[in-house]
Amino acid sequence: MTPAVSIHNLWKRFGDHAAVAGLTLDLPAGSFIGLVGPNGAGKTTTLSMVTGLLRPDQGTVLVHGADVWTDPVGVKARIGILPEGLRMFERLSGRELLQYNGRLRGLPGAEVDRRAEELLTVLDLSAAADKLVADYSTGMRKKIGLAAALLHNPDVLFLDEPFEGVDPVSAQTIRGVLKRYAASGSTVVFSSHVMELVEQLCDWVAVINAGQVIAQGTLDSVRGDRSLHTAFLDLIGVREQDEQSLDWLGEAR
Ligand SMILES: Nc1ncnc2c1ncn2[C@@H]1O[C@H](COP(=O)(O)OP(=O)(O)OP(=O)(O)O)[C@@H](O)[C@H]1O
Repeated sequence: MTPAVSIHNLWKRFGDHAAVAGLTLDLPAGSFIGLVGPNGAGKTTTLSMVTGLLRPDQGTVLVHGADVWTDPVGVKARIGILPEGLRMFERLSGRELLQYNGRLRGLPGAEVDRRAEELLTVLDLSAAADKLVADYSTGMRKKIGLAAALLHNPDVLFLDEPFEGVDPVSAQTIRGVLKRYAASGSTVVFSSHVMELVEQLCDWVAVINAGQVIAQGTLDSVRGDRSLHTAFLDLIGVREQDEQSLDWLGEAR
């Protein structure tokens, strides 16, 4: 079976530092995939290169067999992205943003309107549909970003920290939409620090550390008989804190 995403020997250096250092990974199609790793592991840099937002120094990325850098238009038609930082057209309303995205994707106007209204309803954004995106809260921004990423019904959806700064109610809504999307046989790839969430949602996991993959496979094969949280700490090798350090903290002033 062709993997949904095939990453081979990917490299990105910033000055002397290799943020991504020969990363190789095949992501199975039709899976709900979690990318986990400590701060600075290279998850965002990897996702940026995989989605065509950042040019790699070296390596190849194929999405359903098409090369991200030699066939960018073909690949971008098949993927949806919710990037970190969420740069959006702030002076458009949520509804206008979806309409604009849909037209850019080449969808007929009536179809864009139909899909946009459905997404606004399901993501609980109907009441805010005519408000400017600039005035949206963090959770609302994630939800409108997700709607924009799903509008053209992509084969693979990439999400960088989709639940960061999102309240439990919005998180539940986002989870429901992602589960429904994944149940249709599409592929979801998302990065997160929240192991419990990855355990709940994902059937396949890759652990990234220092720009490389240190574990990958089904959720059960990566965590074994431990929780994913414990497996993650074991894999990363958490450093014990020096007893002497911070000895002033909490002392009588
Ligand atoms: N534009 C940049 N210029 C210089 N260094 C960068 C740049 N982008 C990322 N880095 C560095 O590359 C490394 C990987 O960063 P990246 O954001 O990919 O990690 P991450 O796994 O997404 O981290 P986090 O979980 O904290 O979001 C870090 O050391 C970071 O400082």
